[in-house]
Amino acid sequence: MITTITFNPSIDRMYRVSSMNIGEVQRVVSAKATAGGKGINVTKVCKILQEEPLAMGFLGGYNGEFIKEELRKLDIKNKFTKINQETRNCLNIITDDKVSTEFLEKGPILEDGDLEKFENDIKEVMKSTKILVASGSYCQNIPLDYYEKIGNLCRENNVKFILDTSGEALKVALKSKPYLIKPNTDEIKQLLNIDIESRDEVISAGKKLIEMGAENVCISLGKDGMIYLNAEEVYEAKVPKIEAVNTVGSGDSTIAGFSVGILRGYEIEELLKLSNACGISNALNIETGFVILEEVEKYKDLVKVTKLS
Ligand SMILES: Nc1ncnc2c1ncn2[C@@H]1O[C@H](COP(=O)(O)OP(=O)(O)OP(=O)(O)O)[C@@H](O)[C@H]1O
Ligand SMILES: O=P(O)(O)OC[C@@]1(O)O[C@H](CO)[C@@H](O)[C@@H]1O
Repeated sequence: MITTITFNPSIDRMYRVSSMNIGEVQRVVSAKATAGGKGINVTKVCKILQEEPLAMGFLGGYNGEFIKEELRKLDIKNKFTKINQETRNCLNIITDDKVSTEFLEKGPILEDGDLEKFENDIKEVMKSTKILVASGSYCQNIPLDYYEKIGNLCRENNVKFILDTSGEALKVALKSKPYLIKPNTDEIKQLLNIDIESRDEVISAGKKLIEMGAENVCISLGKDGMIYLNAEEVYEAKVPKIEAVNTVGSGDSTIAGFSVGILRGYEIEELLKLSNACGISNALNIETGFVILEEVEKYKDLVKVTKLS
């Protein structure tokens, strides 16, 4: 089974406006609220890919109830730890020229006992988990090394750990040798404090992350596809040109593609085709963390995978 952890879920609120004029009244053309946060997006896409994932993390207040209800409608299994503070909102404003501007709240503060409750549940769930995906920011006052702790738990239980987070939390977690990480170039620049201009620089940065502990690294490059590498091999995936409408959640959809492909035992080429096709399908749809199965099938054949070394 694929289990996902979202420590900081959100109601993702999307506003479509014709243009963004700071300091002026804006009339919203259409609005949509969905259950979000990176790990929840991964879960939704795994479900569309016809797996039966389990979603875990923290939920609280009215927003937490909303997310539970959305997951119920999608028939997604979940085992969230209930907390007292309100789950956050994240706002994505999309203008007619398809430019996204995101406002991400910090999220709730945990109280005594919340982490312990979560820990008891995750230990129980490990027994039936093959792949554990942990994605996104921490909500407030989670210890910086908590992803490392989850990574170690995965190792002890022979569970493949896929981690999609950034900054210091990622740096520390590399010590637990995650099976796969998926930074984008901005996240790598920030993490390694370097500039990246060329493909060779992307590959060198990926190699550095392997030296720091990751087993496999996928560096997602938006419309330029991705570079995927481990200690032995380097691959490039090129994607076709598309009319993207909302790329928020494409990274999460990519992770869903990886999780499902790894669970099904796909070879690297097929794995990269599936994960990129999921990112593409998400970008073609206005909803965040959403893909269409037929679209994924179509784009899988249009992704070009090359072994570079
Ligand atoms: N404009 C685009 N055209 C084609 N494919 C895209 C586009 N944007 C994203 N993708 C696909 O989705 C994958 C992930 O996208 P991206 O690199 O933007 O992830 P990300 O930065 O982690 O996104 P987010 O954090 O918003 O979920 C890419 O590797 C690619 O396969
Ligand atoms: O604050 P985080 O956890 O880093 O990111 C949160 C978020 O931007 O990520 C998803 C898109 O990837 C959205 O569902 C959500 O709003």
